[in-house]
Amino acid sequence: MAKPVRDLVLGTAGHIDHGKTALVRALTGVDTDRLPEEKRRGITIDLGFAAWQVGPGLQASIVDVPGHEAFVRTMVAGAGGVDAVLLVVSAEEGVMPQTREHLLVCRLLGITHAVVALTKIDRLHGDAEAIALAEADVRAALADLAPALGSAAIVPCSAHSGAGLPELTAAVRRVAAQLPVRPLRDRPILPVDRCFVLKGHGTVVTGTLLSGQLEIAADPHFTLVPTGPDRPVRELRARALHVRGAAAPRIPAGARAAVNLGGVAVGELARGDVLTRGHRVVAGDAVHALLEHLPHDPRTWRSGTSVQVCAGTAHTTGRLDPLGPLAGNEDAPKTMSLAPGTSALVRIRLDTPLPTWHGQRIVLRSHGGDLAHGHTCGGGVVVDPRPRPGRGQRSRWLRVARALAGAELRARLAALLADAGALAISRDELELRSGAPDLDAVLSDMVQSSDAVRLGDSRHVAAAVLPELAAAAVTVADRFHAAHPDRPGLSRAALLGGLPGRVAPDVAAAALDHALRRGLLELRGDVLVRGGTEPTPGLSPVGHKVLDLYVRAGVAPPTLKEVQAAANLTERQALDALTALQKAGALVRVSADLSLAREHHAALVDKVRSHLGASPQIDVQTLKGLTGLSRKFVVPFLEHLDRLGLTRRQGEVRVAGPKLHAG
Ligand SMILES: Nc1nc2c(ncn2[C@@H]2O[C@H](COP(=O)(O)OP(=O)(O)OP(=O)(O)O)[C@@H](O)[C@H]2O)c(=O)[nH]1
Repeated sequence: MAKPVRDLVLGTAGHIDHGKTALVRALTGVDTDRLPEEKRRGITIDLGFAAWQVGPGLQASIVDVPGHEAFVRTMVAGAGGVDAVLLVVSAEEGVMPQTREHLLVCRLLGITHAVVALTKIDRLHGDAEAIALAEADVRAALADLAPALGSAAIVPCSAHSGAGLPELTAAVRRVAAQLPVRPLRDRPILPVDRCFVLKGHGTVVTGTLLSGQLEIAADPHFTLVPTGPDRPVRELRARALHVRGAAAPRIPAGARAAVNLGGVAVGELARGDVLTRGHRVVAGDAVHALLEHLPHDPRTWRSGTSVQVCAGTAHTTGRLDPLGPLAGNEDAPKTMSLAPGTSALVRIRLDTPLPTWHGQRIVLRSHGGDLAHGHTCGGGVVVDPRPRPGRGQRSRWLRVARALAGAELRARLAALLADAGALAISRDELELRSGAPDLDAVLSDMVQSSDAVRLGDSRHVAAAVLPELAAAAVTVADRFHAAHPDRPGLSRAALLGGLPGRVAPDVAAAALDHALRRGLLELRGDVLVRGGTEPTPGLSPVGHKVLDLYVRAGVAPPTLKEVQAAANLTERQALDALTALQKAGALVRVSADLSLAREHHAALVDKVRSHLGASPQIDVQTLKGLTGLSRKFVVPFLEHLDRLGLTRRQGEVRVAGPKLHAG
């Protein structure tokens, strides 16, 4: 059996005229400067492509990028998605401005593998000292500008004499052996870098497949997410796939792919569009990203700072709005500035829609209104490709962006569910904003553990929303009974119409069901009435109000001071109200500082019970993850369970107590 061929996408980088195109020609025999203007001016303007058989079992696709400063955007389009970079530096000139800028772009794109070709050594006529000096210059620039590439091999060579080319090839092979495997299970994401008509075939688009795999045997349909204004998302049918110039049934992530599309004219497509499947990519007008503001940039970023945004193979202009630091719990400040050398979560309002996705690397350039002449000033990773629209939501945006920047999928989903609140959220939206197409198992687990409730149509709502809305529905019913003692009850429409805020119809229905099942409301004939199983009979209005606070707060109950403030009580009155609620059984006292509404307490006990049913023990960390209880409450809660006989302490962990499975 033939050995599988490994694909490597290699992007060139380097200052203008340092010899990128000549080196690619020397290595591959391909002249990547194919445009007449490129030939005439002797410079690279657009991306060039060349296949290179590096040796047995290793095939590289080289993306040759322009070195001229006016084409850095094109460089970003070429470098996004490459496995490794071939940095070309003239030994004669050493590190120059675009060498530096390209290194910064590599850093922002998260490129971690490189080989440096210290080329044109024939011009130095064997001057070893000069070569060593140039090498030291490159090494210093790598360490300063792109530390992840700090230990890259630097190979002296010449495209003209051929000296050093075998060593360069060997260095590329070593890099190829170290590359991580691309995620095949993700959706396919193919940012288009060329569209053209191939005689006899029709429309073809090409690009570097960033993730997933392309296959058309089972399903030839793809979604085209467009760049630019007034262009709709389209479903397109692929006729054939090509890789390395030959038809292929399947193309894995990391390869340079060509897709032959049916039913679409080349004029309807553009560089920057993205071919994908599922719900991974969206063309939005705002994204939230974790951005690094490069230390070398002279400006401070403020709300309204204008930048050029290069993302995938597309670019547009946009305005920054720094939201707050990644770490921490505090709210977003009203305005925030971001000094060079710092990082933060930033909202970017895009002037025209750009295909973006969770985890996408972006590069920002500053421009004084002149898009060709700017400089790379920062970049980072998209964490939320479709933040909730609206105004005055900075703290909310920040909270969600912080969670979405985290590695744990469950926490990302929980944040999105909480953010959606009573509007609930679809599975597809969860996939898009969490960046996880394979979220279904985790989502099911959240439903199982009563953190989320599944509605119809693959929509989900945070479980905490339902008791809150049920409590609000009870208030609506109470008010109705007080105002209309003569009427038997109120209609479903009247009750749902009285719920506060915006509530999706399926969530309202689920909340009503929640209230009915708990006896908080009853259906008598065709009207709804306040339930006969009054959960806490004889409560004073103040008692109701305080209980309401605890019901709404879930597992993060208010402090005594917060109870006082919210219900306008003295400390004595608040303590009396709590004692009355505990006596009535509506609140369960866990410790001096912690009481929980009865239903939340019961839900927590249920979780512990089902956990200890499936595994022999539970510790502080597990309980915290399982319940969402804050650190300060976890230990008192466990001690409370010990007292109830539901758990028993054994060193650092708890095991089932004598009463755990009793009731
Ligand atoms: N002596 C010598 N000249 C070289 C070598 N490599 C490239 N050159 C010359 O340097 C000039 C620029 O080379 P290119 O390959 O076009 O440079 P480039 O980096 O691709 O330029 P852009 O793509 O426009 O940024 C040409 O005149 C080449 O012939 C080399 O190894 N030795």
